[in-house]
Amino acid sequence: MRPELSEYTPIYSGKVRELYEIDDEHLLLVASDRISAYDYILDTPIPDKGRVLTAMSVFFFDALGVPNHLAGPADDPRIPESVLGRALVTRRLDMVPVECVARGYLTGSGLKEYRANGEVCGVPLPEGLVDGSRIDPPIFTPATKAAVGDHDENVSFERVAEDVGLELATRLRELTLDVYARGADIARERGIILADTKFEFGRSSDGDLLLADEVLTPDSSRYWDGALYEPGKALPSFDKQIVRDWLTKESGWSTDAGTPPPPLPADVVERTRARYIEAYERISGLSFADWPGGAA
Ligand SMILES: CCOC(=O)Cn1cc(-c2ncnc(N)c2C#N)cn1
Repeated sequence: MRPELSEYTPIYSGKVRELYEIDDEHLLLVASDRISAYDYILDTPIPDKGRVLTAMSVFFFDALGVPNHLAGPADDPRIPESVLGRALVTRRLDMVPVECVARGYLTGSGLKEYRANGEVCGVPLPEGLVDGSRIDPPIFTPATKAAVGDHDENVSFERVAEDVGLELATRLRELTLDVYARGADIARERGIILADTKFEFGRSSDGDLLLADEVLTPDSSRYWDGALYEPGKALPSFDKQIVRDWLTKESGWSTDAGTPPPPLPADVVERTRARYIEAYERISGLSFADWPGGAA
């Protein structure tokens, strides 16, 4: 008999995920079906998005073999039926307050910084790069975690070293770049580009530095279709472009409307759901039908 979610104490609520306390040593990390676009949480959920992204994290935690915060399997008996498949039991860690970002391609806030001063987070880059240019080797571009709804602030490695000490900052950079490179290689072999990603790390009670949070999901990374990649062309998001295109080209809404986006039509929801499942099945080589939870 599984416990009810109401038996656990909620301790953190993000845009699309929640964190609950199971006991002194364990948390429940829950991924919702909510989707964000243009800094709005949309009214319409994407069925199974939470389960697909949880399955992706578990695949990468297993594939990368990096010490991490998972404390049980996807069907752990401590997971309530109502969130089965989109929740994971994790060890409670002392989180390192750094958003550990790795970039293998130049876009987003990194591109904006580069265009302003030829570098990203204090890392100088070659001249002549454009939106979507490969950054080889990938770079560590950390950020400080913003309040829910705000954008994280990009900071330099030196600032991270001031905040957490040079030894830990160096380990965070090494781990971030190593895990990103290996995860991006796995995805690229299957035709998906992980342009950049954000990791979070925490310390266990016995002092080990563990990979935490979600790992290499479309919510923590930019997923691009490798078949469409060419530098200099604004690269569509593998998972969110269908929603973005409908909102800005068909719905009558616009990003400067000053109003929240309208609800999504059923076909946009279903096509987006299919994109998440396609990304998971291509990267993992597994069938999403075998993942726990879902329609009873
Ligand atoms: C709602 C999802 O959580 C976050 O966005 C960031 N966050 C993570 C923690 C955390 N805290 C202790 N131990 C952990 N294992 C974790 C994890 N993961 C807190 N906030």
